[in-house]
Amino acid sequence: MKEGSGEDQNVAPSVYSHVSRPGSHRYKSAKKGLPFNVMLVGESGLGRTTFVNTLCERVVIPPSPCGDSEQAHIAEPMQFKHYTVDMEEDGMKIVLNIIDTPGFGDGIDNENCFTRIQEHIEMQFDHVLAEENRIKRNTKFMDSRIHALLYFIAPTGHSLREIDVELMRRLGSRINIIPVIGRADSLTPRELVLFKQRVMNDIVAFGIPIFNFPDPEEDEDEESVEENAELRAMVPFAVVGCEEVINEEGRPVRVRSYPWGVVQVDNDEHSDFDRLRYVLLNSHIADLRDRTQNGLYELYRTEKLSGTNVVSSGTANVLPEDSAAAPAVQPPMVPQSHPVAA
Ligand SMILES: Nc1nc2c(ncn2[C@@H]2O[C@H](COP(=O)(O)OP(=O)(O)OP(=O)(O)O)[C@@H](O)[C@H]2O)c(=O)[nH]1
Repeated sequence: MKEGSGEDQNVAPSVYSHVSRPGSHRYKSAKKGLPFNVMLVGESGLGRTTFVNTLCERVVIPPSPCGDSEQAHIAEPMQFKHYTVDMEEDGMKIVLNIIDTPGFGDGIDNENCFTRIQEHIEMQFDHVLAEENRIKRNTKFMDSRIHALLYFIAPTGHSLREIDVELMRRLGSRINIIPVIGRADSLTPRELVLFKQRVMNDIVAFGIPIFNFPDPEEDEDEESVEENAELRAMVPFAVVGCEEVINEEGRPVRVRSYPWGVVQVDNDEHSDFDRLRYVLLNSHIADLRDRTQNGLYELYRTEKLSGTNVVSSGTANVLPEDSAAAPAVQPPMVPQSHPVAA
């Protein structure tokens, strides 16, 4: 399903045309564009829509219309909305497939949302599994496995809520979860530091297997090791999104304006947005894809073929390099399959 596409829209010059960081992706040869599938989950009002539009530098998801106030108490069921955007990052084409989940967490009992998201993620694995088992391969097969889930945490300043813990704990062995604090400018810098610590304490205490920027393989350079350590210290990413662009010394700068000043979305001192954008579209796109294919999918495949389902039994496996600190259950030895070309 292709709900929206940014392909034909007028695009202003990218605010990233000047940005260059060390390290880059490994897929420069992908001519048609490297598919990268990202799911966004979080309650309404945490800035998912604005985040996507900021990330893509265009209106991909139109803002939700103001509903009938008399019907406002009726929670709409969660939906899966798909958007496809052609991006170019550091000379490389990326076909960014976004799966948004408006309506998540709006009810009192969100069990149905958890189950549906899990089923949606596993369904994409099932498609690949079925394709691998075909005698004659479909050359046009589209791999729809989801490479990352951005989970939006409310900027409460307190700690994780039950809904956050439950969702991330259930899905961490199926998808690369990257926790983000939405509307992070609602907190002062000091509050943000403390909130990040509390969130990470909860992640450790509840054994939540998030994507934790694991140390790279031995042959990787020191720079990557340092970069990953820096990123680990940054999780959860504090993001700020905006639609306003001002001109500063001839350069477009994206800001949220307040009577007391501006928050610059792409300024590392104001928000982690730019680091997260770079992680997703550049430095870690390969890692997220590789781990989905060779770690998470292989684990699912093993479970499926051996008839075990550790997620629903509540003792989810996590991959060894995961877990902020979870006392990880070691995964079974994973037989190598014949992955479908991504
Ligand atoms: N302060 C602040 N407000 C934000 C930020 N991002 C979005 N907003 C505002 O928060 C409101 C909700 O933003 P959305 O992006 O629509 O949030 P959503 O999570 O997509 O919510 P739904 O559209 O209801 O599903 C809007 O008024 C945005 O302008 C942010 O980073 N900081």
